[in-house]
Amino acid sequence: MSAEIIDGKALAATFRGQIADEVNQFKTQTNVVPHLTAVLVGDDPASAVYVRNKQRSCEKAGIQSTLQRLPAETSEAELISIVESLNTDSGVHGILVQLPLPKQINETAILDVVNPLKDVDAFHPENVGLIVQGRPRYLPCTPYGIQQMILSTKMETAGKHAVILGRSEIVGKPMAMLLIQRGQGADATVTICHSRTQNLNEIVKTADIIIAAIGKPEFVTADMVKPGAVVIDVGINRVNDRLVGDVDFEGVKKVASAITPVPGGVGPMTIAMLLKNTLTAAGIQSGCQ
Ligand SMILES: Nc1nc2c(c(=O)[nH]1)N[C@@H](CN(C=O)c1ccc(C(=O)N[C@@H](CCC(=O)O)C(=O)O)cc1)CN2
Ligand SMILES: [Mg+2]
Repeated sequence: MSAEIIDGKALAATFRGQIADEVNQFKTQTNVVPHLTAVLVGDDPASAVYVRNKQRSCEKAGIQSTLQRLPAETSEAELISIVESLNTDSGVHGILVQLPLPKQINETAILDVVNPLKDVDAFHPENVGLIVQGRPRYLPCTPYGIQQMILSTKMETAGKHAVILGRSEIVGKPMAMLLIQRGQGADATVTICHSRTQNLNEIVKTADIIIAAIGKPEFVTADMVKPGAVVIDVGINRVNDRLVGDVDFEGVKKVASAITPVPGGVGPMTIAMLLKNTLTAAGIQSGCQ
């Protein structure tokens, strides 16, 4: 058996096209141009690439995008003050603070300050709470994109066992919340595994859906995967100048029914979902939702 390769690049292009049409319609109806401001602190080259791709995708979809680039030495107080001024700028609908932030800045302190209505990453505790309660304002971009990828496989998720590797605030925890909600692409039974989990391999082996987000290159191997499982790889690891995920793609694709590649899997979907959230944010702030 060789798994279906879930082409995140192609799926993201389809979503971006749909969102561009919705943006066009929104502009005609409201005369409002959705506007995202990204805040990038420091010189992390990967972050710079991601932010550039976000900006390009916005522009192609008809969303205005602005970048606030700040030096690596920026203090927490300075960053808070910049976020606060974006909060009150009525011309800005979405605020995105690119993570990770430099060491001297407490990420939580910054994310807590973002106006929840403009929080297109869905990292603010108010938005996290709404997700937990099953009445989301915004869905976090990576888990949202992953859910769309699972839906694209047409696999029935209801009652299936989804095992998430990693308990991060960006992927692991919100992913679990999305998969246990009622509805399409959800209704799953979810286990989160992490660095202290015992018998991790045995647990993963029982999964119908595996979501690997632990940042360990090629950690999930074929012997850990139940035949026919859907395998989603969130990892982006650079090993000897090669980009690999958290899944041993070549081995696992022989066992899984569907698998995402790295690159070209989850990453492009993360960006597509950001566009969706920015349009939603413009709608909310223009009184259209
Ligand atoms: N404020 C945020 N910070 C971070 C997020 C986020 O959603 N919001 N997620 C990640 C980084 N990220 C988006 O910001 C992101 C990572 C990777 C990709 C992507 O398309 N990756 C390519 C590979 C690119 C490469 O060569 O590195 C792929 O997988 O095909 C998009 C977005 C942490 N920070
Ligand atoms: Mg973790």
